Amino acid sequence: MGTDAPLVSVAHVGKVFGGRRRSVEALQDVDLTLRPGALTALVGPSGCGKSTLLRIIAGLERASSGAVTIDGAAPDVLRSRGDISVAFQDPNLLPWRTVASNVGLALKLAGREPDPARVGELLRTVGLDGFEKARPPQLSGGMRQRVAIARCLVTRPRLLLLDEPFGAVDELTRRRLNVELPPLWQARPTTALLVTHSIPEAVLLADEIVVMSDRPGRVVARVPVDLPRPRRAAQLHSPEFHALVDEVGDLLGVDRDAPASGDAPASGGGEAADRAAGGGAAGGGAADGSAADGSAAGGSAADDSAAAGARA
Ligand SMILES: Nc1ncnc2c1ncn2[C@@H]1O[C@H](COP(=O)(O)OP(=O)(O)OP(=O)(O)O)[C@@H](O)[C@H]1O
Repeated sequence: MGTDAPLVSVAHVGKVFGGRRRSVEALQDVDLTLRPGALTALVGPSGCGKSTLLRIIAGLERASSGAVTIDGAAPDVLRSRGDISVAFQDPNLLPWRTVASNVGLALKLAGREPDPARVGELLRTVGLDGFEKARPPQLSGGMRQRVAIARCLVTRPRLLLLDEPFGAVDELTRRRLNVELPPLWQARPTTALLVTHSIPEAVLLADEIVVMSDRPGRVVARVPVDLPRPRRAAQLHSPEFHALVDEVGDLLGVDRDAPASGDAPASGGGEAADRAAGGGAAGGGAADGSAADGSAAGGSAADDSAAAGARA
């Protein structure tokens, strides 16, 4: 495969949930390609099928029509080898395992050799030096999310699928993660798809932004983001940044004068852009992942696999 060939091809994908009496058409004729080494952000109105599309690409959900191929193969093939990592808003860590063991488990489930050095290096990089032996309930929400990101990266996946991974962390942490984490996957170019409700976050992180329509979700625009890397929080204030935020906001029909709320963050930069990039426009969900952690307490190796299987 040449370097310009897409790693992921989504061709004419449709998805209908439910039966004949009550059905929801979530996706309709979606075409999408993900360029190797690029981060593509997926934005669109609430309920337009972003998470469904990500789950189909991950092989966690079946398309009703059309096909997804990753490097020419079905998604499950790559996922079983640990070549696809998925991060959700809920970090979904196993509370009975240490931080290091949560990260190392991803290697085991992918059939790889244990690699404590790599686990330690990743934990240092995500700022969790000294917390290797801590357990998830002892960590803050942002720290847990960083463990989840380290767990995603430990297998050196070829494809990283991120579904609002910063959606449940506080504003300051979100902004820090937005700036500090991308170099981790850019150090070894990884193809990534990020679902986000925040237009500024999409502009800050992505090489390209894919805009989806209302349900049934279709791709209505692709916006290249040519801002230089590495990107810094200071770029949130540049005219180029604001122009892109406005362009994507216009495509989504966001009213520039409306305050940031719900799923459609206000564009136009300045304080509103800062707030949105910091998480102000994120979707709902458990604020700290404690529900998932707590409910799984007292688990076993079998629970480990089940929980990790459910995770990705
Ligand atoms: N398992 C399911 N069974 C039935 N309907 C579903 C299922 N999963 C998703 N849907 C429906 O499919 C549509 C798309 O949902 P999806 O979660 O993919 O949207 P989204 O764009 O990610 O939403 P949001 O931005 O609010 O997170 C919604 O109408 C949702 O109710």
